[in-house]
Amino acid sequence: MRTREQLNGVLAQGGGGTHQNRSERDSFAGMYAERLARLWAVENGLCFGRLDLAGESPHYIGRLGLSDDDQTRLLIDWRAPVAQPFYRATPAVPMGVTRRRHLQTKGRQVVGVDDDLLDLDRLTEADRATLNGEAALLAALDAKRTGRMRDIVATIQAEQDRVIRSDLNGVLVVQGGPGTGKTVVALHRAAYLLYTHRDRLARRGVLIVGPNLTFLRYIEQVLPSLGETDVLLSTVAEMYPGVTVTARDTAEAAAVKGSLRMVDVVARAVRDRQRLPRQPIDIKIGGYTLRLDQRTCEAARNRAARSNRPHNEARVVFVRHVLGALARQAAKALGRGMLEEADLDDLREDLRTEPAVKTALNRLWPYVTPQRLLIGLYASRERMSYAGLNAAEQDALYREVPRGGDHWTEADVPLLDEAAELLGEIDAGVLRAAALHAEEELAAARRAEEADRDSELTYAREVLELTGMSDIMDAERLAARHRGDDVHLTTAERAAADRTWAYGHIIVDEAQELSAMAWRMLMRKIPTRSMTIVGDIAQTGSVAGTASWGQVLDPYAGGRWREETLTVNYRTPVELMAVAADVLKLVGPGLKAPESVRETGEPPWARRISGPGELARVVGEEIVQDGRLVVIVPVSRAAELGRAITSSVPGAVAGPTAGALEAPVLVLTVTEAKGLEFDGVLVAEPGEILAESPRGASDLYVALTRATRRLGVLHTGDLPAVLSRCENS
Ligand SMILES: Nc1ncnc2c1ncn2[C@@H]1O[C@H](COP(=O)(O)OP(=O)(O)OP(=O)(O)O)[C@@H](O)[C@H]1O
Repeated sequence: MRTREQLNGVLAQGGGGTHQNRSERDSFAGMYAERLARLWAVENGLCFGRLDLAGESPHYIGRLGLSDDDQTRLLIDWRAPVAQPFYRATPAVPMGVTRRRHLQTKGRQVVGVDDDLLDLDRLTEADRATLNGEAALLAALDAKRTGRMRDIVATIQAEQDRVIRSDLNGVLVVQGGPGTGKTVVALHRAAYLLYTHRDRLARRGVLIVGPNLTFLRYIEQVLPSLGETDVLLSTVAEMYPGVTVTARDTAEAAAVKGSLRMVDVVARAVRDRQRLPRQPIDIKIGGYTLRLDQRTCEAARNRAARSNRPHNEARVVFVRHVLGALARQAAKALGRGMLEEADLDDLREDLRTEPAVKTALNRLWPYVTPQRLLIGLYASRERMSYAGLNAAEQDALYREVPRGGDHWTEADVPLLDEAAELLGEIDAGVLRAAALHAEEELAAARRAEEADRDSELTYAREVLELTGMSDIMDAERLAARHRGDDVHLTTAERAAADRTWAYGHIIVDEAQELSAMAWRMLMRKIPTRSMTIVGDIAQTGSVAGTASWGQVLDPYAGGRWREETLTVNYRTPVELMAVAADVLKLVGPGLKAPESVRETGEPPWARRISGPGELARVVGEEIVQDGRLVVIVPVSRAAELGRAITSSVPGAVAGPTAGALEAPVLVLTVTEAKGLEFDGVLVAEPGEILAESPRGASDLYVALTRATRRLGVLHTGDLPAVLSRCENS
């Protein structure tokens, strides 16, 4: 109420006043509106706990802190240090707590109470061994899934709380099996860190990296309910401003592009654009000829290299040297050997605008955008070979110069970023001129109706894209921001548009999937190395992903990273986990499945089916009342099985489309289902999932661990032996 009044008061001041008044008013309005949004978001279950402490009045714990008009604390934010015993106190180490009470509320009414007595004198042995708020936890875990992740502030467990409140500095790795709460804990950690280190983090923002868009949609509502808005959720694919990923790499291409060898390859591809001419270049100007020989070019190139600037920014050095040499030649040709410096400068400027000189310079040291560099590299075996790629790698990467825009893949993004580092910025004036030129070409091509119109159009489009119209857009927006014109953008929005943004903290979820090149890109965005990395090396599906945290982190953090392990599975019931644990042995003999906390009494089952028609029938029968069902299918069968199911099961959706999370039945591949959970899971053709990737066993393990209740396996061929624990049905 008070916040709403404050907001209304600020808005009622109207639109007048000085510029400063206006911007102050806008920022107050923004602040109150944000607070109001937070208050609305936490309305549900606002207060969920009470701590009784020896000799003190009780503390009430809630989703955020509240005081009354006299500044008396009514509710303590769950992230505040005094709330910590709510999550950590045990009968053995009670932290001054005599009783912990979990409150279940509906709207503003208390509908249930669950007490843990921590007062040692009043406890039995059995009491001492209990979980933190067992009844409240089990009630939360039994709830039907809605398609969106919920926050767990009321039932955070002690091992999770240690991760959430771990120190901001350095790299923290959270390794844990499926369902151990890695994602939900990472989100609570983001909220905790922003609360505890507000000043440092709100300015630079927190970046959360997830595996795909469906996953980001699945988790995005958790953060506002935790009271946080300064967080940017992103996938690796979205991290190069101006580039939209629409294409998919083959496994071979993704493996090559993800490997750290590409650092060298990209560097050589840039050097390839600084080649010396094989023959001297003769430049005819007016009645005389100037000659640009290899020695001059080599000297110019060495100077540019010594400047230590990236390619596009070093071009001025190269150009200046070449123009100087040409100007001296021209002076000689004009019979004026002893020119003053100033006259030489004039001559140099004249030469700069000569078309023949421009052409020569563009050949020797062209402006190159990252996009153009990669397109040119993939389209030429000669260039790929110069850059150090062998024949098989060239086969994997080869791609003609694309005609339309649909060609960038996720694995290209870290390479574009790498190239951008080595190429540097193109002068904004040059870009603008190039874009204008490209537009003229495009218009000319449109006018021309001759036979090769198509190729001209393609060329012009290419120039448009390659000269980076999008880069110009970004350059201007960025400049505006540096001038301070863009006060309304949030930290997250500013960070998203700026490739070189350095974040205050980065959280990576499903981190096992990232390639070495993606790690390199991320590390550039976090020079302080303040990171939380959560994942499970047993679930790695990507061929460019990792099987060891040390391998990923040692190059960037030396030995200075710490690891916490989560050991309890809150999602998958014991019955289903037994099957998954058999598959885990195939992934790696030393790997250990997490301990499940629930039993459902429903055994997993397997059924032989005749084909897609029967699969669709079974899916129809398995629909969970008010719950959600997923059918996990092999990639190679996704289209066919998706069609069979959506055409006969009402409400079924195939693929990770925008509305997918609301659908009662969803058909997904393992990659698409990663990180998500459902009440019921049907795995179709497990044998094919096992066989279709070198990481097939990990994929099947991921598929089997998505369910909170029911699991069925449907197969046309033989059931893989590893699933023999499933009951025939
Ligand atoms: N302390 C808790 N209280 C209530 N629910 C919890 C708790 N911890 C985890 N959960 C629930 O358990 C489920 C699994 O959590 P989460 O998705 O974060 O696991 P994960 O480790 O990321 O799994 P995966 O590796 O399979 O993606 C979620 O529904 C989450 O809300």
